Amino acid sequence: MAPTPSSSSKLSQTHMRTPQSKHRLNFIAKENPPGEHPVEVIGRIRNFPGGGGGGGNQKDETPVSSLHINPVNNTLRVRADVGYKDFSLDGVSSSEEEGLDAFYKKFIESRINGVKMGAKCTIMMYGPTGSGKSHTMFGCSKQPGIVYRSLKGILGDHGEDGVGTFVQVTVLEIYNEEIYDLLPSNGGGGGGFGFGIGWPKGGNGSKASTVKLEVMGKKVKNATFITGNEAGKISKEIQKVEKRRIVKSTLCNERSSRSHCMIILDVPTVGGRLMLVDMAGSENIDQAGQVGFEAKMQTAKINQGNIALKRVVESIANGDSHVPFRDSKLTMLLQDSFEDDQSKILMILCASPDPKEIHKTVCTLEYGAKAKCIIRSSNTLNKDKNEDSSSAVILGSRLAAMDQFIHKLQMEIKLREKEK
Ligand SMILES: Nc1ncnc2c1ncn2[C@@H]1O[C@H](COP(=O)(O)OP(=O)(O)OP(=O)(O)O)[C@@H](O)[C@H]1O
Repeated sequence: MAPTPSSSSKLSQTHMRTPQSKHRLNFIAKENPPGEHPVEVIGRIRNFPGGGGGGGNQKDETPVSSLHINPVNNTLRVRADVGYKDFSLDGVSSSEEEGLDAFYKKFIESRINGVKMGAKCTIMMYGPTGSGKSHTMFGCSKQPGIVYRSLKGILGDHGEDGVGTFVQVTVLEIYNEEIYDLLPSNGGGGGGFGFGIGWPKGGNGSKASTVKLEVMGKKVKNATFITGNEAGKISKEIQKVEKRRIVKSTLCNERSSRSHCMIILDVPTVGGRLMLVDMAGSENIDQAGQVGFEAKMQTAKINQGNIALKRVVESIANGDSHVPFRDSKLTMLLQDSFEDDQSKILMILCASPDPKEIHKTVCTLEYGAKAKCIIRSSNTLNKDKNEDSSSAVILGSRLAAMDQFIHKLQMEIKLREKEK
C-alpha cells in the first residue's frame, strides 16, 4: 500500500486552522456532561516486576519504586534523575492496590453499561512492552481481564441479562501490517444453544487455520464471528484465541506480543459496539534487542501502526480534508472511532514502577498527561466561546498542541538514539 503523502512537513506547522473535515467536529459536544469527555486517559501502574513491593526491602533487594500514585487527585509523581515530575490524568490506578476487579468497576463498568444500551466505545491499552497491556486486557488465571468482564457485563453470568441480548464478536490480529483472523474457521466452539461461529454473506466457511483478511472501507472483509448470549462459552473461545496470538521473545518482555490485537464486540439489537485494542509495544529496535532483517522489519512494521495513529491525530489537528487513516491497518480499523461523534475513546496508559523503565514510563505519562491537559484547557475555553464555533476551534488547538508535543518527543527520541 502506497503511503499517503507524509505529513512530516506539517510537524513544524504551528498555524491552527479550523478543521474542515467531519472528523470529530463535535468533539466537545453539548451532550457530554463534565467528566464524560469523549476522550479520557487513565494510568494503570503494574506490580513491581519480580513480585517485590517496590518498597526497597534490602533483604530481597527490590529497588524503590520510581512512582508515587495519588488516586485522590489522579496524580502520579515520578522520581526522575533530578527532582520529581508530576502528572495529572483522568484517573490513576495501582495494580498493587487495585486488582483487575476493582479497576474494572472503577473505570470500565459504566462504559460497558453504555455499550449494552447502544453506545460505542473504544478502549486502547497503550504503553511500552512488559508494562501490563495484555494483562489488563486479558488478565490471568486468577483475575479475568477487561475482555471477559465486559462480556459478563453485557450478557450476565448465564446469558440472563437483558432478554434477547446477544453479541457478535470478531477477534483480529495486526502483525507485520497484515490482518489475521484469530477465530477458528471450523466452529471449534462446540456450538449448542445460543452459541455459534459464522461468516458474513459471501464469506468462506472452510478457511485455513490462520487467515489473512482484507479491509474494505473501514471494516475487515469476511471475518469470522462468534454469536452468542452466554458469556462463558464466548470467553472460552477467546481464551483459545489468546494462545494463537503471535508472540516472540525480546529482551524487554519474555513473551512479548509483537502484534496489535483487536476485539470487536457488537450488540446488534441496540447498535452498541465495544472495540478493545491491546497495542504492541513500540520500542525501538535497539531497546528490543532485535537482530536480523526480518526482526527489524517486524519492529518497524509494528511502529507503523503507532506512527500512523500519530499522523491521523496531526491531520485532524490541521483540519485536513484528507486524514490518512489508510496509512496503516490499525488506523483503518480505528477510523470509525475517530469519525463517529458518539464514540468514546479511553486510553489506558500502562506503566511500570521499575526505576530501570523510568524513561519509557515518563514518555508514556507525558503523552497521556499532555492529552489530559489539552482536554482540560479546552473545557475552560468552551465556557467563553460561542457554542457552534468553539468545538472546532478547540479541537484544532487541542490537537495542534498534541502535534507539537509529539514532534518534541520524536526529536528527543532521535537525540537519545544518537547519544547511544
Ligand atoms: N498488574 C500485574 N500484575 C501481575 N502481573 C503482571 C501485571 N502486569 C503485567 N504482569 C505480568 O508481566 C508480564 C508482562 O505483561 P504483559 O504481557 O501484560 O505486558 P505488555 O505490556 O502486554 O507487553 P507487550 O507489549 O510486550 O505485549 C506478564 O507475565 C504479565 O502476566
